Amino acid sequence: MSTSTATLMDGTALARRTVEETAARAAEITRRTGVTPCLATVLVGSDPASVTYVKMKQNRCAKAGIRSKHVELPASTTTEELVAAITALSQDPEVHGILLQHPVGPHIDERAAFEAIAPEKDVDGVTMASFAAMGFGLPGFVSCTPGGIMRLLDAYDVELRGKRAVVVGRSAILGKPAGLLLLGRDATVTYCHSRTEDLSSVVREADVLVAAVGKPNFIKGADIKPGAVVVDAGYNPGNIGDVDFASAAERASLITPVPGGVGPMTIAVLLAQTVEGAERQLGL
Ligand SMILES: Nc1nc2c(c(=O)[nH]1)N[C@@H](CN(C=O)c1ccc(C(=O)N[C@@H](CCC(=O)O)C(=O)O)cc1)CN2
Repeated sequence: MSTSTATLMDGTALARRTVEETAARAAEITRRTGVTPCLATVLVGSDPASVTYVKMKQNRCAKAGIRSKHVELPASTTTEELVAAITALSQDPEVHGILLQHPVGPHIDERAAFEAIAPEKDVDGVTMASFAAMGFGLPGFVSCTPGGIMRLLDAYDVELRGKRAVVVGRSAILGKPAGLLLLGRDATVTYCHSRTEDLSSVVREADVLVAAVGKPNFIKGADIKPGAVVVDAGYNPGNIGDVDFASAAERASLITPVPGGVGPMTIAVLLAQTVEGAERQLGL
């Protein structure tokens, strides 16, 4: 029998409030300028999960009064063709934010494609310029999932200063930036990855654990420090997180569910940053 003592960090509710605030800001932009903020979504191929995520983003945009412009390219698209399509969006004055759905096919140089996004339109926080700004603690757009994680931690008053934060995963759009944002808030950050020796012993030291490894139920409750804050950023097929929720919830003080935790915040941050980008580009 499960004896869960943890409080849930409700990403669905926080995302709803964030999207409502974003919708009010978008309406104000339209009222003052006659311009509707616009997010361009770029999808290469037809991976079912990516198709779903892009549709979710477009639906949320519609709810928030953000126009979406969709560019759909075949799986056979070359790096050069993708870079050309993104460059055109970067130069389009009607587009305020650009999202290239990750992952693209293995034959494409994804970094080159991301770098074709104009920094002022990088509302997904994926360019080197955005990453550098985040690393230096300068204003700019943050990678959306890590940005959503920070908003969740703040909404639940999680103290980060001086705490031991462990990030399991080192991807460019999730693990690495999550660690930098935690470091920027004075946490003592350790990254773990596939080559980490004795992962369990490192995870057991975490006051704040961010699981971003992409392996279903990879982290078990036995490795959670009693009272830890557990953030599950896993988005594995079937909506299964990286953390074994039932056993982890018995030891954590706060925990994000999957679904309903970090995922909804990813899109909420994307929308908020799109409106912020529109405000800046329109000189508001
Ligand atoms: N360019 C990007 N690509 C990808 C990103 C990203 O931030 N930028 N993140 C992930 C996938 N992702 C958005 O693209 C994403 C994943 C999950 C969710 C989400 O809300 N999940 C829900 C469940 C969804 C469902 O019911 O099917 C949840 O966790 O509650 C949103 C966005 C990879 N690619």
